[in-house]
Amino acid sequence: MKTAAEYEASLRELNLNVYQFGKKVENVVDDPIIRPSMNAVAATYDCAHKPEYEDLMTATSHITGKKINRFTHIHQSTEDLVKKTKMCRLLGSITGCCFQRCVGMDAMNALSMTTFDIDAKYGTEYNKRFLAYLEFVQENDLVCDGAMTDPKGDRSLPPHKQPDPDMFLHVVEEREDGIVVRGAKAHQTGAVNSHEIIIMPTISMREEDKDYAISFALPSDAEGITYIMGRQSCDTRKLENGNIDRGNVLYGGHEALVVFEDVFVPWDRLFMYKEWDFAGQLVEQFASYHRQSYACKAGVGDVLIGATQTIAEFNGAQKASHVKDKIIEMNHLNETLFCGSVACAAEGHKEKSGTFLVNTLLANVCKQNVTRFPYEISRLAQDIAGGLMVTLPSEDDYRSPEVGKWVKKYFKGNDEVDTEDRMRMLRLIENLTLGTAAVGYLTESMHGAGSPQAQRIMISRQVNLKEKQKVAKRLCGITKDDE
Ligand SMILES: Cc1cc2nc3c(=O)[nH]c(=O)nc-3n(C[C@H](O)[C@H](O)[C@H](O)COP(=O)(O)OP(=O)(O)OC[C@H]3O[C@@H](n4cnc5c(N)ncnc54)[C@H](O)[C@@H]3O)c2cc1C
Repeated sequence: MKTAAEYEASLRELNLNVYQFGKKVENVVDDPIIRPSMNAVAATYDCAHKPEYEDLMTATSHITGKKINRFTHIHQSTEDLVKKTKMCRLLGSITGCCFQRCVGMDAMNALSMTTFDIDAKYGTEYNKRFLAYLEFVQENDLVCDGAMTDPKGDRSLPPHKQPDPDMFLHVVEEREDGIVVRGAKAHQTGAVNSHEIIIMPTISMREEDKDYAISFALPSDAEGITYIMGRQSCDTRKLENGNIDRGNVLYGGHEALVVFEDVFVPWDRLFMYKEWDFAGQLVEQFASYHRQSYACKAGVGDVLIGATQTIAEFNGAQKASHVKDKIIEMNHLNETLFCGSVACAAEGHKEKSGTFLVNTLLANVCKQNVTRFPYEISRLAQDIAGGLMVTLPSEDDYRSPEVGKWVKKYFKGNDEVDTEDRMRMLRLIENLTLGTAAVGYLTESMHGAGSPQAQRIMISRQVNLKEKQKVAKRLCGITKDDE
C-alpha cells in the first residue's frame, strides 16, 4: 500500500491537462485551491497505515491474497460491506469534507458484477479484462475517478436524439486496436487527484443508444482528456492571508468537468461495448453502492455536531434546554442516516460473480434520508451558531492594528474563550453549511449518486406492495388464513 507521501509523489508524475479560472494549471498538486482536496485523498492512504484503523481501512485482495487499501477492494462478505460503511463515516469525520475515493471503489465493485453477467450472456471476456485491471489498481494502490454523469443536454431526450450527439459520451470510431470516444463527464469528484478514470453510462439505454453503452478505464492523463475545475462557494478564501476564514484549515474537495476530445481506448481497457441491455444494471448496481457510501455524511455530521456543541459553549448558551434538545435532534438525524448505510450493508447478498452487493431497497432509503437530514442538521447548527456565522469580519480585520481590538472585544462570547477560537468555530460551521464543504455536505447529498426522485423510483420498484396488502387483508378479515 502507498503512503500519503508516495501518493503525492505519484500525482506529481501525472501530466494532467487542467484548467481553472480560464488558465492552465501547471502545478496541480501545489495549487492552493486544489491542494486541500489532495490532502483529503491523502488521508485515505495515511489512515490505512495507522494500526487503529487497519481493520476498517485495509482488506485482503481476493485476487492476490495481499493486504490492500479497502478503497481498491471487491467486497467478499457482508462484513466487508459493513466495514466500508464505517470506513466512509470515519474518513468523513477525519476530513470534514468529501475525501473523493469512494466513487472509484463503487464503480469497480459494480463492474466486477456487470462484466461477469455480460460475459455469461454474450460469451465476451470483460470480466477477465476487468480483473486484470483491478489487480493493476490494487498492486499500485491507485485512486480511480468514477465517472458516470454525462452533461445530458435536454433531459427529455435519450442520447441518440440529442441535437448535439456529444451530450452523452459515445464511440466515434472503431479501430483494430481499440475505439475512439468523444463526450464529457460532469461534476467529477476528485478528478485531478486521480490516477485513473473509470467511465460508465449514466442511464439505462435502448438499442438505438448502443454507441453510448460503453464502460472503460484510462489513465487520468491520457491524451485528449481535459479537466475544467468547478467552483465551490468561497473557494478563493484559500488564496487569502491566514487560514481562519477557510473554516477547514486542512482539507477540502473538488469537482471538475472532464472533456474527452477523441480519446483512444485500447480493447483491454473496455468493460462494456454496445451491450446496451446491461447499461441499466451497471447504473443501478453502481448507484446502490454509492448510495451506501453516503455514510460519509454521518462523519461530516459528526464534525458539524461537534462544532455546534462547541459554539454553544463558546457563546454561553449550552445549558439552554432548547439548545440541548436541538443537539439531540442533530444526533438523532445523523445516526438515522448512518443506520440506513449499516442496514443495507448488513442485509447484503452474494451475486453470481461472487461480489457482495448491498440491499438495494435499503441503500435507496439511506440515500433518500441523506437528501434531507444534512439540510436539517445544518439548519439547527445555524440556529445555535447565531448570525455572527455570516456577518463576521475577515481575519485581516481581526489582525488589523487599527480595528482588530474592536473585533476582539465585541466578538468575545464566554469570557474564558479566545475570540479567535470563537471565530474559527463559526467559520467551520459556515464552511460546512454555506462554504466549500457545503458542496459535499449539502448539494452532493441532494444530487450525488442520483437526485432524490431516482431513489423514490427505486423504492417504489423494490417494495413488495402486494405482500403488504395481503397481510392487511388477512388481519381485517377480508381473507382467511387458508387463502
Ligand atoms: C458535488 C457533486 C459531486 C458529484 N460527483 C460525481 C462523481 O464523482 N461522478 C459522477 O459520475 N457524478 C457525480 N455527481 C453527479 C450526480 O450524480 C448528478 O448531479 C445527479 O445524477 C443529477 O444529475 P444532474 O446534476 O445532471 O441533475 P439533473 O439530472 O438535471 O436533475 C435536476 C432535477 O431534474 C429532474 N430530472 C432530470 N431529468 C429528468 C427526467 N428525464 N424526468 C424527470 N425528472 C428529471 C431530477 O430528478 C432533478 O430533480 C456529483 C454531483 C454533485 C452535485
